[in-house]
Amino acid sequence: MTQTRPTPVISLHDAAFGYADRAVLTGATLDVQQGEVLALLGPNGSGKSTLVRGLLGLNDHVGGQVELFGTRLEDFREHARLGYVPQRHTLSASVRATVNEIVAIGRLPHLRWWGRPTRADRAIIEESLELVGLADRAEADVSTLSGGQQRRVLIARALAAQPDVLVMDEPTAGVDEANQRVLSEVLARLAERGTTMLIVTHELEPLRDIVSRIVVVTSGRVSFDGSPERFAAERAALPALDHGHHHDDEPRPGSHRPATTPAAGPLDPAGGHRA
Ligand SMILES: Nc1ncnc2c1ncn2[C@@H]1O[C@H](COP(=O)(O)OP(=O)(O)OP(=O)(O)O)[C@@H](O)[C@H]1O
Repeated sequence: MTQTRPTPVISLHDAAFGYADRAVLTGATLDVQQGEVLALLGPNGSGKSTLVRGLLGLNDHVGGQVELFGTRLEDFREHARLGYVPQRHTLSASVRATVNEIVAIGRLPHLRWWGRPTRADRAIIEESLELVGLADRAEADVSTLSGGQQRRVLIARALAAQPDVLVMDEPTAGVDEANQRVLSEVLARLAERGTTMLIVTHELEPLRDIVSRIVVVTSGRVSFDGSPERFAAERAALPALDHGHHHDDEPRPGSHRPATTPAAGPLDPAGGHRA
């Protein structure tokens, strides 16, 4: 049966990403359609960040084909269509800026050269803050916010650019449980609005109601790509998700690492995904 599918938002065919001439992630083939919410799982150092950062042009595309919105990555210029919330990033205490000012930065790609936000720009900034539940903190100095709240400011900053895809690297890592819950709600709201999301995460549990597809990267290869239900059913047969090498700033295997248990909590196929 032939079926016309819309142009994928992201299309990889045997793609490789890395640093200079060193390929870290290889042989990746996957299409992401508009509205999909992908969780990218895998052990530390397996290449998840390299994959998403490669899509954003932040490291090198070293092989295969990559297209964004039907345009070859090398020819792609509409960078504002991909919003990015980087990994382990909070706003530096040395920056004196209000929440509003930080979120307004996200609007820059859309401003004219003289750079004054219009009423419409200001409305978008306000709406972005509302979406992350920080409208009442718009005038607060960002350095007075908690790490989890700062993460939400960064999500709002990405949203202010009105991207077609939101790429987030470990949005819920290292924040306390209450903030994690709020972040999950924010992401659920975005999913409801049909925002396409690529979420690198070790924590599937907070995202279980919004993720529509799971991609596992192991040792630089895509080792699983399927629905959360299939992931739950096949998980036992998949390569271990928690035995990668660790970055220097992370606890060694075997040490207590509560906030980043890989893919914590199996998704029970009968147990209420999208309950
Ligand atoms: N800037 C860089 N230059 C060279 N190599 C890098 C760079 N950043 C990451 N790497 C290497 O690429 C490999 C994959 O790292 P990557 O950050 O993509 O893994 P990850 O799956 O996102 O891990 P984590 O879950 O720990 O964030 C690692 O071997 C890492 O050392």
